[in-house]
Amino acid sequence: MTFTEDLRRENDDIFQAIFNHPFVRGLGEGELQDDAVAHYVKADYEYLNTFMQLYGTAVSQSKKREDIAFFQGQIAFVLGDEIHPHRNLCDYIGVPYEELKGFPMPPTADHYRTHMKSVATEGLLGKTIAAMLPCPWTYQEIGRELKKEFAPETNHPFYEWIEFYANDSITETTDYLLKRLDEEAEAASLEDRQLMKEAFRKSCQLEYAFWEMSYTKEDWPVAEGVLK
Ligand SMILES: Cc1ncc(CO)c(N)n1
Repeated sequence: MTFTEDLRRENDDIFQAIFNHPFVRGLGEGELQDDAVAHYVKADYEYLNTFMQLYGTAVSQSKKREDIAFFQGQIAFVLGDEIHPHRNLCDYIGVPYEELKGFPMPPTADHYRTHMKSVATEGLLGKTIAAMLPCPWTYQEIGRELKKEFAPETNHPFYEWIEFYANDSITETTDYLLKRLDEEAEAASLEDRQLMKEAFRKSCQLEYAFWEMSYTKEDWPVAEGVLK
């Protein structure tokens, strides 16, 4: 069994919990509360900015051109393509995308950002990838699960969102990161492999928590204006 096959098996509890989360179910069923969707898009716009910064960090930790090319391509992918699922959600709630940008991250999103950045500062590409991987991997599986269960037609309110994450481009992202993490884990010390596992699981936990944050419209105790 490869390192990432192990990871997937050891974290299946969280993957299953994500598939069953009411926000994710709502995407499949085509019905979500508008303010929960707005909360998600506000936080996710900022989250994806952090994610692009992490690709930049990954470039700085890369020794091979193939990796550098991949990571810079992923920045372009987030900038140019991953706006489509957000636009789908904006259309659903009838709010222009522009109005949902620039808000402070709620506590869970902020925690997720800090976790990924702190792992990345350790300087080892394998750890950086381990912390980043749950992002594309869980969404790819969510997309596939929802497509299989709900078989959405083009008139489904979240058709574009589901298609985006069920389709090949996100699979290419995930597959490359899986391959590279397996290689880096193979070459790493036992201790670093353990730290990669911990970084990966915490990101999985925070993926679940991100859905929960959106569903419950989690905010700072004394509001900083996320909901305003
Ligand atoms: C929080 C989060 N995880 C994963 C993805 C998929 O890129 C996303 N857009 N947001």
